[in-house]
Amino acid sequence: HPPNTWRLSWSLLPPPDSKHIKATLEDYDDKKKTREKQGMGEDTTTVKDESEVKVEEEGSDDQKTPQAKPAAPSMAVPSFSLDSSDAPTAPSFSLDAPKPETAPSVPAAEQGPMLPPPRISPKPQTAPSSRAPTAPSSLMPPPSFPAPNSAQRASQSSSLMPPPSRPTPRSSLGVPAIPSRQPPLSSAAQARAPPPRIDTPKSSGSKVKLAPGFSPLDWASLAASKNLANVSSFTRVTPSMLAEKNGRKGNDAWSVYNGKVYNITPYAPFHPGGKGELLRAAGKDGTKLFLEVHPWVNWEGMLNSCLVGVMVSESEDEGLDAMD
Ligand code: HEM
Repeated sequence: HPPNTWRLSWSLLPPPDSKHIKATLEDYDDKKKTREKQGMGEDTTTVKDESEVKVEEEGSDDQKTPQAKPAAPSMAVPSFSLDSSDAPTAPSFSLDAPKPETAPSVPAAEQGPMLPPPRISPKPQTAPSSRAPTAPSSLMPPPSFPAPNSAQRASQSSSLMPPPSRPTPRSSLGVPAIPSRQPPLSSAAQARAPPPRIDTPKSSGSKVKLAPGFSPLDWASLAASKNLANVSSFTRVTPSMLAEKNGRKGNDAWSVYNGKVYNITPYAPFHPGGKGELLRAAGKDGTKLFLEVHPWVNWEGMLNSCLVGVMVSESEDEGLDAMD
C-alpha cells in the first residue's frame, strides 16, 4: 500500500487523458498501413518493428509522456512530483493498462527465445479492423518451454528422461526371499498339518484354584503346627525305598530335592500349581523339574516339617545298617 501522502496526490491528479491515448493509437495504425502499402511486407509485428514505429512516433508527438519512451536509448529517469500544480504534466501514474508502445520496449535480441510473444494489440475493441493482422499472434498460446529447437530442450531431453528402471525390490526389508525346498501344501494338507509348535517348559501350567482352607497361609500355619513327615525318625532313603513312595496304593509320595527327601503328600492340596504337577516328582528326584518351573521358591522353608531324611545309595545304606 502506498503511504498516505501518495493517496492524497492521487486524488488531486486529473483523470487520465484517454483522448491522447486514442489519438496515439490511431496514428500508430495509420503509420502501419502506410508501411504495408510501401511494400514493407506483412505486418509481422516483430518486436523490432514495434520499437522502430514507436521511436518515429515519439519524434512527431510532443504530447508524449516521459514514461512512453522506454525504447529510447536514453536512460533519463522521468521526473515525478507529488505537487498538485504539476498534475497536468505528470500523468505518469495512469491507471490505464500500459500503452502499446511500451510493451515491446526490450530489443528482440535481449528477449531470448524463451519469452512469450509480446502482446501488442492495445485495445482491439477500438480498432478491430486495423488490429486484425496482429490478432493471431496475440491469441497464440505461449510457446512451450523450452522452445522445441532450443539447446535447453536438447540438453533436457536426456536429463528429463525417466530414471532407469530399478530392480524390483526383493522384499520390504531387503532380505532375499528364501525359496522353499518343499512343494507347496494344498489347502487340505494345510488343514491337516499340525499347528506350529511353541516350545514351552514342560511344567508350565498355570496356577490352580485352591480349595478353601488350602491357601499358602493355611499351609504355613499347618506346617508350623506339627511334623508332617509321617516317619518315626530321620531316615536314610535308598533309591528303592524312594521308588516305593510314589503316592500310589495308599503310600505317601516322597520326592528328593537337593539330596533331601520330603514327604509331599500333605502339601499336595496346597500346591499352587496343582496336585498333579507336584506329584510328577513323586518317588523321584524332583530337583530339575522344580527349578525349571519356579527356582525362586524356597522349598526348604516350606517343607521343613515334611522332611523324611536324606538320599543314600543302596550300598551306603547296607554299610550303615551293619554299623548299627
Ligand atoms: C515340593 C516341592 C514344591 C513346592 C514346595 C512348590 C511350591 C510352589 C509354589 C509356592 C508355587 C507358587 C509360585 C508362585 O506363585 O510364584 C508353585 C507353583 C507351581 N508349581 Fe510348584 N512346588 C513344588 C514342586 C513342584 C513340582 C515338582 C512341579 C512340577 C513338576 C511344580 C509345578 C508348579 C507349577 C506349574 C506352578 C504354577 C506356576 C505358575 O502359576 O506360574 N511344583 N509351586
